[in-house]
Amino acid sequence: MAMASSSTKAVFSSPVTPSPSSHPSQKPPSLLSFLRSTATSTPISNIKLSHSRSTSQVVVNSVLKTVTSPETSAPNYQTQDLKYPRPTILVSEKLGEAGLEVLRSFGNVECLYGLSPDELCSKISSCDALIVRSGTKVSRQVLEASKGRLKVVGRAGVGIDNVDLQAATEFGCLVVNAPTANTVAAAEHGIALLTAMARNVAQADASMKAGKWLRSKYVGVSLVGKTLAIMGFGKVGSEVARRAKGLGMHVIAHDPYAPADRARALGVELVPFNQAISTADFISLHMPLTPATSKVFNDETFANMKKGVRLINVARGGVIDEDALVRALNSGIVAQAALDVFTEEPPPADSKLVQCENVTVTPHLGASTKEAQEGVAIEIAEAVVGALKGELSATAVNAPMVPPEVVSELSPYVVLAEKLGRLAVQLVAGGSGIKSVRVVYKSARDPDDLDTRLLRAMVTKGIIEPISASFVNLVNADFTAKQKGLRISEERILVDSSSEFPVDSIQVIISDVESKFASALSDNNGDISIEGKVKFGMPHLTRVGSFPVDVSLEGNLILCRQVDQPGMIGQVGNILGEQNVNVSFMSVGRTVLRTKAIMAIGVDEEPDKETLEKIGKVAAIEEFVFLKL
Ligand SMILES: NC(=O)C1=CN([C@@H]2O[C@H](COP(=O)(O)OP(=O)(O)OC[C@H]3O[C@@H](n4cnc5c(N)ncnc54)[C@H](O)[C@@H]3O)[C@@H](O)[C@H]2O)C=CC1
Ligand SMILES: O=C(O)C(=O)COP(=O)(O)O
Repeated sequence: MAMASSSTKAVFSSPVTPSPSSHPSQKPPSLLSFLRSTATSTPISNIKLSHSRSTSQVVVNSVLKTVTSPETSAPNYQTQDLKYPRPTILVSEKLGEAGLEVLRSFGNVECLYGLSPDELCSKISSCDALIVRSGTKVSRQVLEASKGRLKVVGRAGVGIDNVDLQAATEFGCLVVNAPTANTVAAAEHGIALLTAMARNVAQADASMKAGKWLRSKYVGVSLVGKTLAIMGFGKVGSEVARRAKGLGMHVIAHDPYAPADRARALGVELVPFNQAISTADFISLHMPLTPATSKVFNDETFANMKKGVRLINVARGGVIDEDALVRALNSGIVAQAALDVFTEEPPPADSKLVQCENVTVTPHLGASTKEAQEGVAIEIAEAVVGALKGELSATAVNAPMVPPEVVSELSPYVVLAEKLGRLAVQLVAGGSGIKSVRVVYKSARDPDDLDTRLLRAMVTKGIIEPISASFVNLVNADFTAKQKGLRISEERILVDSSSEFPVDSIQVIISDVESKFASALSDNNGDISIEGKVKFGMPHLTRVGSFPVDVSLEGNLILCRQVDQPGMIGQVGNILGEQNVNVSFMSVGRTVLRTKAIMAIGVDEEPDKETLEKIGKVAAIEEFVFLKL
């Protein structure tokens, strides 16, 4: 077969001609479609999404399975199992009614409060989402026990220290929280504890109820003019600062990550840790519990505090070494403490800390106002429903928060990225031993205007899923790659084309492997290299090794390298036709006229072994490979 130029030429047209208007404004695949398992056999979640090519719409279906039907453009999910027509959402702690209403409008809601860890583990495999507050431990065991069905954990509040984020990420389970609705409640509780402690309100109340009248015992301290150190100048810390300023306190703060201008705007000075704790009369804790903040208040740090300091904790009990606090209270370094949170909740009945006369305690009530609980319930219910529907979550804790407009414009490229990954890995001889993958994006966009995390995740998914039992999604892509010793690096090449589209082309390069299709190796260094573009909203393969091709990535693909001579298309087309294998697309690319060419043939059906052998026996065909998309 000879062609007029060295460029590629589509010689068979696709049975469905994509409309130019479909590019690039297809309805975006949802976040869940990026999050979703696409393992080919086991349905993971009962709500998944399909993309109908005819309407280019995201459709919420029940359990779906990846198939490679030519009827739809990828990602291509069809209803697999209608066993779970609505998702099951387990609510394991008390949640406001308004939030429950939102959940009930979308799924089957089961409110089971006070489950033991074992009960939770046995229940969880029938749940798609779990909503918790601070009292439920979402441990690795819980995630394991879900057997892949649990897709979203919603934390109805801020602190996610009760959720094993690492395990959730490994299992590809999205974690969302409700970070704003209880801020004011927590700040108000902090102020309530501060003022109550300073004036011995709780102790005086208890003594009166015991029939005493102890006016001189409960002389308090004034707040005005005193220095308050806010440890953790985030949402709650800032609100406490604002209120404390209103009480006439001098407020300083320590927070390694807080922007100085936010502090300045509130008239708060940001200071180093030691300065904060050594100069403050009152210290109020508002940092999250993390490995870095665990027991950060200990014997050593108490020793650096001003003698007679007063401590308020509405953050997390674990940031304090509670035994050290008891010692500091006994020695008088800490004059008083007011605590809403404890390392163990509820604390043991014989807790020395709780029993201390100069300690005021509340049972984790920071978020417990009617208003906050209503707000948190709605905030988390909407986040969970949104995640189950596949919408982007603005409060995702363990996945990149990608703005909807970015998802929208990247959607066809996301499909392309996964297909290229799938193709590239199938070109590796033996399909394994891959250590290093480079993804090269050609784009006219400034690097700051192109968020490639979704694309990288989908290339990773495309590479890993065909060769392992893992399922990969946006949550666990980087983790899974790392775990498999696969290094995915990215490169950007600025091209002089229209910046209207985010990406001009995506190239996937697998280094240091043998290929079962030698022509896929690039000329210069022998790496497997394929490149694709989005054309009219559809993913196209545009280069294999050093051969330009142009084939729509749908169905299955046969790549042949042959002597570039007339009649090749007819011969192969006939062989396929005899077996009733429908060709959807064909393209020939060559490097040197009448020498070597690559023929890329898109086929709707999977040809049987004999048909493929017949193709291999065509005299001019030097090598060929059959690839599933
Ligand atoms: N008692 C209760 O019922 C409630 C407790 N909380 C807890 O309060 C804490 C803060 O909540 P938000 O202000 O909403 O969170 P946030 O994320 O807005 O603020 C936390 C701040 O702590 C800072 N931080 C992180 N590491 C730090 C360190 N080593 N030293 C100092 N600062 C550090 C962060 O930079 C951030 O600015 C969380 O632990 C949360 O769980 C929140 C609401 C209710
Ligand atoms: O939002 C938080 O971090 C809280 O600590 C509130 O906890 P809760 O939801 O009341 O168990």
